[in-house]
Amino acid sequence: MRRSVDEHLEEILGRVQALPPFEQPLMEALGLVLCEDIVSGVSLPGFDNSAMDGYAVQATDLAGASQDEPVTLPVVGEIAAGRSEPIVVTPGTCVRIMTGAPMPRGADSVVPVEWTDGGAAQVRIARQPALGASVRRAGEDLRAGDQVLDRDTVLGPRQLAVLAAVGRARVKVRPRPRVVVVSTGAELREPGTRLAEGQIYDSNSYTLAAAARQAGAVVYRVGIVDDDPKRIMDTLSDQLVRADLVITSGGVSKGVYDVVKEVLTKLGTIDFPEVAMQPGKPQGFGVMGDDAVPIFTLPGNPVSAYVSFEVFVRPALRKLMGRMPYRRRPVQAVVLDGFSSPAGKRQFVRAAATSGDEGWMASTVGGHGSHLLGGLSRSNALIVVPEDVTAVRAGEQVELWLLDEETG
Ligand SMILES: Nc1nc2c(c(=O)[nH]1)N[C@H]1C(S)=C(S)[C@@H](COP(=O)(O)OP(=O)(O)OC[C@H]3O[C@@H](n4cnc5c(N)ncnc54)[C@H](O)[C@@H]3O)O[C@H]1N2
Ligand code: MOO
Repeated sequence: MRRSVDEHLEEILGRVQALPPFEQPLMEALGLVLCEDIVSGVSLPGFDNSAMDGYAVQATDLAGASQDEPVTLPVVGEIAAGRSEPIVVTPGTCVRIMTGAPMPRGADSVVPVEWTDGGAAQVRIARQPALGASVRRAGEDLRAGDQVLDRDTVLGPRQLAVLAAVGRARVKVRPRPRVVVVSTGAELREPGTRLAEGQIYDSNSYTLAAAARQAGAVVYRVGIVDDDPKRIMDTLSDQLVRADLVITSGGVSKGVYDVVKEVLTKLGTIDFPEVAMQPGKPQGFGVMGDDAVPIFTLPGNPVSAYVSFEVFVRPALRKLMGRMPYRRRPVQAVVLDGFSSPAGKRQFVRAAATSGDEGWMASTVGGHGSHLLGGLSRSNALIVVPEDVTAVRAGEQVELWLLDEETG
């Protein structure tokens, strides 16, 4: 089966559904999509309070006060933030007050301490405040019954601020998808161990686990399973209970030991198309188990696995989390070096991109080989070359995906 990139992605997004909403404590909700409108149960501020450290007064008592003719008032009490004192400011008196403290009855304005001699028993005030000066009114920020956040908002620090301020401890959000990452291949060993002849370290499970976590998932990096069909099936079956999505790498091309494709084809719920792209031609996608958990079987070549994640898995994760847009938004860039591109395939070229006065510029890094991790590690972008383009010349405009951008 052959498919275009767009056909394969459409198939994937058609089968992946957003996760059901779940109530989470505020800090767990950071970066997640809100699934309810938030109506405030309280007003903010909740009570009239002082915007300054100073003295709560009746403004008319200070008519004409100046440096040359200051007015002296007796200080009849003190109110700190968090306190509620039954003090009343009667005409001709004042109360020492701190920022955030409730306004005492009778007072209509606050004089900042800088306008005074800072007295404790009595205070000399050298300026007249405008009526209502330095008083923050109850409800001037928002009122009980106001809708403060709309559903589908992505919760960041500023949104958590208002949720906490109105007293919400938990909110309904789309949860982080739980993603299981498995590497297959008899040649693979865990970094930090000794390699025998012909063996290599497993890098894909780190790449894919890290990329999934960066996309917002909770990741279980299961690590390496060799090319034994039963062990692959057993591992996947065991892992399904804790997975909203499974990613494997390796074993999906045409080798004698490419058993992932072989064992999973038998389930009948997973397709193994050849997708018209480079890198990343051999793909697998479908569902597994009673809960129809989506599974991606990505090609083993390290760059192919990473690019496949970017092209197919990341949009699926975003759909699970209800985060629009699902696909990366490309930016336009000028390419600084030319290269060729295979006819009929969409090519994803590793690039180092910088932005300057003239917009984005990109240079290719490393070669095209799907095993070249050195170049991948120095890249921060992919140039996306359409299927019908066979050559890109230096100075041309290209579409660029910025890989370190949070959204889009
Ligand atoms: N006769 C053909 N051979 C190949 C074809 C083809 O069409 N006909 N396609 C090539 C392409 S394109 C790709 S991509 C790869 C995909 O291969 P598999 O998915 O079967 O992956 P493996 O054979 O298991 O491994 C390929 C390569 O990647 C290395 N690898 C695998 N897993 C890891 C890992 N976790 N960490 C680091 N490196 C890994 C592995 O050692 C191999 O070198 O097939 C081509 N062949
Ligand atoms: O499709 Mo493979 O991913 O070109 O190396």
